[in-house]
Amino acid sequence: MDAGREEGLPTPEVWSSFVRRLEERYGLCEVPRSSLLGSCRPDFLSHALQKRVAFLLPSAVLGELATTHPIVSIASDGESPAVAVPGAVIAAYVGRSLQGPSGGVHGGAIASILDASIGMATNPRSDPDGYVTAQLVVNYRRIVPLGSYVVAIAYVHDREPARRKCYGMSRLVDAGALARTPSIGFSRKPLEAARRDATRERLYADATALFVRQRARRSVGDAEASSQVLAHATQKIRTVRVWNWPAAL
Ligand SMILES: CCCCCCCC/C=C\CCCCCCCC(=O)SCCNC(=O)CCNC(=O)[C@H](O)C(C)(C)COP(=O)(O)OP(=O)(O)OC[C@H]1O[C@@H](n2cnc3c(N)ncnc32)[C@H](O)[C@@H]1OP(=O)(O)O
Repeated sequence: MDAGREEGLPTPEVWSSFVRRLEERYGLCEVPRSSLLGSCRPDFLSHALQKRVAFLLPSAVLGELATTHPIVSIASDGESPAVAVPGAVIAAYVGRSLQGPSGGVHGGAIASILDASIGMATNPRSDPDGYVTAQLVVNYRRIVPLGSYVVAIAYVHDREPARRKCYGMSRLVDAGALARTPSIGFSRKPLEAARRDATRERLYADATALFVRQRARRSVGDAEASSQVLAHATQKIRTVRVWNWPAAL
């Protein structure tokens, strides 16, 4: 079946207005598909998720990259305090092609979204010599109904650079209400609203991960430049303590 014709798949217009709401709510910017970030690697999640997937990073990170790589566009998030901005968010529409044995969304697809979101928070510039997943622990809390809008909100909570380690976490929550809301209404303090609303969001799954920086570094100029950008960009992501993280973790 042509994935694009799946019944109920959001139209591009509905999808893009959903993404704009997420940007405003979490103080992030979508990584443009045509940008350096997006074109560096095969966009495997987009294919798996029928193109209804968005990758969002803090605007401070994208701003930094835009200075060195002007093809990345920026949309400022204005007054949002950087410390409250998640390291990365992946938004996705999960349709029938991702059905698992439970009748809901396949656990592997869920793990993939969570993994990629923590990977982006850890490693905001797609870099083949950067941090890779060494361990991923996923807790599946509820079946994700097919045809849901979901967001994975990822944070880095600890870095041990000397040991090449970085620890992160992500929560996969229902974003259906946000997708359906006609107007946002919290433009003044979007992050406050996000924090408050998080207590009401339906939690589908959460994950913790250890990312380890690969030993081998390329010595060509390109790799050197990209690791400088990475170093700069990651400085911009502050290590945050997560609000409303499940007590069990
Ligand atoms: C997506 C579209 C994007 C669109 C554009 C938007 C922008 C996006 C920007 C960016 C997105 C990025 C998104 C990526 C997300 C996905 C990432 C993946 O799925 S990666 C593939 C799966 N992972 C592998 O294939 C790793 C395979 N494993 C390895 O390569 C090695 O095992 C490695 C590097 C993990 C470790 O090997 P060693 O030999 O280099 O390091 P040693 O010395 O063994 O370990 C270093 C420390 O880490 C601990 N460690 C290593 N592995 C561990 C483990 N499994 N569990 C616990 N600790 C472990 C060790 O105990 C050690 O710690 P002590 O120094 O002793 O404290």
